[in-house]
Amino acid sequence: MTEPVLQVQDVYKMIENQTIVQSINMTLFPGQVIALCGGNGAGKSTIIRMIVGLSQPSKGSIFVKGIQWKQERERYAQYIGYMPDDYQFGNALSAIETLTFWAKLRGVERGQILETLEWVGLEEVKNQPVSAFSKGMRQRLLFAQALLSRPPLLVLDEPTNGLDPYWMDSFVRLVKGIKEKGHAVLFSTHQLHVAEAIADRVIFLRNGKIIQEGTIEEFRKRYGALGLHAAFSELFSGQEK
Ligand SMILES: Nc1ncnc2c1ncn2[C@@H]1O[C@H](COP(=O)(O)OP(=O)(O)OP(=O)(O)O)[C@@H](O)[C@H]1O
Repeated sequence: MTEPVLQVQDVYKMIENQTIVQSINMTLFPGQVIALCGGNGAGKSTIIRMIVGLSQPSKGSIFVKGIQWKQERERYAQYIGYMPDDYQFGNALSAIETLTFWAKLRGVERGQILETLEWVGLEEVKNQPVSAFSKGMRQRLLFAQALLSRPPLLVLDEPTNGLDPYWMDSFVRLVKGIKEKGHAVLFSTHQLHVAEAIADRVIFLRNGKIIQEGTIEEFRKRYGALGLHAAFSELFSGQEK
């Protein structure tokens, strides 16, 4: 049987006596894509930060390819490509210099840097300083950074934030290609049409809890043809989004 890439088992995060997320369970297999959806403050980034090892669960366990962060930090980190929702680039560097820096840290060869720049459409501007980049271009560079080492697990925090419709479609195509190659992807989004286009499973969170989850097909059966949009309207009606 195929081993899961990611297992999140009954995870809680408490900060200063406040429960931020609770009872989170999820399993992600190679070639699978999971979307985390929910309104602002639902707990998406908190879960993501625990999965990538930037913070530790107060309770419960997280395994990436069968190991926990506290067991083998370096190997754990090598399994993950992480795109944070906010990152300040060193502005003086060009796109290619930025990726070369990360590539050295991860032992990635130059050919792969150029291929990645091409994938995210930054090939032609690779020598321009990142300070001259738009928000969407920075997002694509951040995505490129996560893809660089072709890790088995990609964890992307709001990856399409700031992308125009053209790059949103390119992102969808790229993730489909990555998935076909057997990489697993977990991403958070407010854009339900992106989740609908690429996710095998969608998890809706509210106040740090999973309130509904399933495949796109299951959401269509439960909520009708409008699927996730109808689910969102129903689950969050009267709530702050
Ligand atoms: N270090 C912290 N100390 C106190 N509260 C925190 C901390 N980190 C997160 N929170 C709170 O936990 C909740 C979940 O935050 P989180 O950033 O995970 O939500 P999110 O779903 O990613 O939201 P958004 O879609 O707005 O990015 C929020 O109410 C937030 O204020």
